[in-house]
Amino acid sequence: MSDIPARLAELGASLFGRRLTHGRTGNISARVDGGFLVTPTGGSLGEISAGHLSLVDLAGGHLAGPRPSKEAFLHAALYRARPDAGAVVHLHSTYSVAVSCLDGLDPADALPPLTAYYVMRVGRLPLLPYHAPGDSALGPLAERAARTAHALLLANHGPIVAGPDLAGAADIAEELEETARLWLLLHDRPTRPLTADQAAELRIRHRSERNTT
Ligand SMILES: O=C(CO)COP(=O)(O)O
Ligand SMILES: [Zn+2]
Repeated sequence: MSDIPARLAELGASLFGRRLTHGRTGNISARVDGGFLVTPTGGSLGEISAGHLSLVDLAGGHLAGPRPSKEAFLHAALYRARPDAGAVVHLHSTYSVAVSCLDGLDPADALPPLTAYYVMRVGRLPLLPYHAPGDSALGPLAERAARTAHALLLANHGPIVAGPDLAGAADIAEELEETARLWLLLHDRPTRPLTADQAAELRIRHRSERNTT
């Protein structure tokens, strides 16, 4: 628990070092007593300082530390919607952002179930309509969508995902990024995603695996 700030800084450096976000984009948070610790606004995920994080409550109120990420209200919405979520990751990962800019996506589920790992890690991916970064009007939409999906795609912006802990949330964001990349690689070829039955079987298998570990 007490090493959460260090893990948050380590994860930011890892994601940034692998170009899963760039410049001063993206934000990460982890649930703690009284709310969550989140990266401050305007910084690089490659240079998070464990001693320089913002504490925010579940209503999105700033409690302590530097000015929080402008997306702290979105992190709060995901924690409220998902009481089991221990961490939230928002990235501007290139291929996921590319998909978020495509026309004609299904807003209920933006990517097809291409692989078993995509179904097990990401599942359904609602697409939320475009809002400017930091626009709190997105909060209620994100909170509603996050009740039934732990990964959301913000149109013309990027993914935000909730996971059991920092490593789990990163795992989901990485699986989403690789699947977005596959989807774009395959765009001009006839593609056979998993069938509804195959996807359903994986969900059952994955749920029972989680319950026994
Ligand atoms: O990705 C970002 C906005 O969507 C980065 O904003 P912050 O620096 O405020 O976290
Ligand atoms: Zn962003």
